[in-house]
Amino acid sequence: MSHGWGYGAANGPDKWGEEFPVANGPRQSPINIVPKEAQHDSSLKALKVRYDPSNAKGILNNGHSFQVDFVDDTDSSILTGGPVSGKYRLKQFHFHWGVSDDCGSEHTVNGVRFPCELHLVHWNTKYPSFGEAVSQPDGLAVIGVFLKIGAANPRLQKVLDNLDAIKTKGKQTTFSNFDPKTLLPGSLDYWTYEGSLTTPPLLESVTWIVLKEPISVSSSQMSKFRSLLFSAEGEVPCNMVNNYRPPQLLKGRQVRASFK
Ligand SMILES: CC[C@H](C)CCC(=O)Nc1ccc(S(N)(=O)=O)cc1
Ligand SMILES: [Zn+2]
Repeated sequence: MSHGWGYGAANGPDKWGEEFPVANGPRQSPINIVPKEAQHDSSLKALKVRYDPSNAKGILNNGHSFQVDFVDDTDSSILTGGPVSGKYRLKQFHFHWGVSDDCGSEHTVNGVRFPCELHLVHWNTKYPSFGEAVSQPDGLAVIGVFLKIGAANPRLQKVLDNLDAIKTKGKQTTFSNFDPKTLLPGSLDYWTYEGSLTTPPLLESVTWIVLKEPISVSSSQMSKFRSLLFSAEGEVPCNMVNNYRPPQLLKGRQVRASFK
């Protein structure tokens, strides 16, 4: 049985190119963001997100991270404006984190790693479905939000309270009435660049929108993330930590800033 991709020495990011050659493509993610080299683009619009809390459907341990899935059969939870044209529907959000507070984020800023990074995954409604959009160059828009150690985050806690029910790979539970907008920082200033999924199949279909302002998370809340397992029930337990891909080569891409 193929050992499947993961984050270990045998199946981690350095090995993904063997099964997914696009891993060495021209627009891979994440990247290191160097604010001084990001060009302010005054034509960039303000980011507009409108989420309907009733669209939250469930929370799942998918063996790589955990994700909160949304009903995406109408335009009730959408991203517009920012660097994108048209409407992008929210499909799911998930996180990446480290084994300790000094690592975990996928994007870095001047080489600085944050303990965690939130991804809100949206797909372009010019395509009939997420599955169709995911392979198109303008198919997806992902909002990345850094988490920085500080005060406990009560809005994040609403999500973390559900992790005991999805400890092992494949477990899921219902999760309703949650507005992901409550996880966004006060400022929606962002950097944007053309990139990819940061896990296999690493498809180069993502317009990345990385917010400059982090949200807070406490160290004990970070321990909650690390209580999850990559492994399924009955398997040798393997802690879900370090589920992040390191920064990839920019290969001539421009990073634009929505702010001065
Ligand atoms: C059609 C199936 C699809 C290829 C696989 C399911 C999927 O959604 N993958 C995914 C989503 C987001 C990211 S990230 N970390 O935000 O770049 C990485 C991987
Ligand atoms: Zn992600």
